[in-house]
Amino acid sequence: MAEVLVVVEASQAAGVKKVTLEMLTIARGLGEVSAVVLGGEGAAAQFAEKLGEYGATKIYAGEGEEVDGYLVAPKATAVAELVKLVQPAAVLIASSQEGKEIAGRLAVKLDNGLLTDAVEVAADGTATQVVFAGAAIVKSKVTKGLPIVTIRPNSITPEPAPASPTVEQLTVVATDADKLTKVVERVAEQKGSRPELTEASIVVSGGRGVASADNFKVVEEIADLLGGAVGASRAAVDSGYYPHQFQVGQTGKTVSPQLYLAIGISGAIQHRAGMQTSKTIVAVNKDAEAPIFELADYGVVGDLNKVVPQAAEEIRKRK
Ligand SMILES: Cc1cc2nc3c(=O)[nH]c(=O)nc-3n(C[C@H](O)[C@H](O)[C@H](O)COP(=O)(O)OP(=O)(O)OC[C@H]3O[C@@H](n4cnc5c(N)ncnc54)[C@H](O)[C@@H]3O)c2cc1C
Repeated sequence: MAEVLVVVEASQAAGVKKVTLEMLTIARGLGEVSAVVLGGEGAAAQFAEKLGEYGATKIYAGEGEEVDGYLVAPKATAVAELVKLVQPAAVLIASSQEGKEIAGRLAVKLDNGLLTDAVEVAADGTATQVVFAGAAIVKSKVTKGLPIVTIRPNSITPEPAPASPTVEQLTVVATDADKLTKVVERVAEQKGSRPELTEASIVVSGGRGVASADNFKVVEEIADLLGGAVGASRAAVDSGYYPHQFQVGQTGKTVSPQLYLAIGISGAIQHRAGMQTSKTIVAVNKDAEAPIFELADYGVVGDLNKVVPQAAEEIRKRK
């Protein structure tokens, strides 16, 4: 069986990301799964157990300072060299900012087709893409080369399939073109204690109904009590209530948590596109006709400024 390369998305702090486990699950339907770890010394060893748990039978360890950073070009070069070497049946990459850049560069380097934002890939390489905010489903195939496909996070439920992967070291050599840019300064973003939005099993999102940046503390409070991440609708983001990186929806992040709380969100189709696969959806809205109630498993019609603090108080009592 031909190999399928899965370019691992992981970080030292957070470990292997959920989207990687999704890609490993999809890859098992396409061939023999090989995970490609690009990072600093010891990265492959750090992630090997998790990658094996989800079916990687081989790990290519591309380790070194060239690929241990924010520059994407050397990572694309490393994957391109590996593709030439092993001639895989397909390459799966996360539909993240970095993943899409690696995929784009890889496709150009190999003069190959590229499919982005897939939610499924069939054994023959046909990718399923959900477009127009979920209103249409498109099936596509590359017409040149092998399927290089980026997978949208939270597309499927990852399923374990334990394997004991062998580790093969890759020699990573950055080309002159890869060295045309360099990182001159790194400023680490202040990270709170909340889980990452696309990885969280509980997400509490606020919409325009929250009414101000200051009032988002109502949303944050209940998220913290539940150990969840905070999200926001585009209207809330555009109004300056919450930063853009927390936007959920068609032009924001896709989430698929066990529990999604939509607070003061009307439920526009573009918002639904980013959260409709959540297991349980709870909505709080003062308008009983709000479209979010068509989707919600549980709904509370009421003023969020009363309902949410009361719910928070109940949760606090039961803790
Ligand atoms: C191309 C395109 C892409 C888009 N991408 C996205 C996207 O990624 N994500 C996204 O979210 N949107 C997106 N949108 C915007 C989308 O169409 C909606 O405008 C947006 O989702 C509305 O956000 P909202 O529900 O917070 O605001 P509104 O639609 O204004 O709804 C606010 C809700 O809060 C309720 N409310 C008000 N006050 C209270 C209160 N005190 N207590 C309880 N409820 C209250 C109201 O009844 C109302 O239902 C996109 C639009 C376009 C055209």
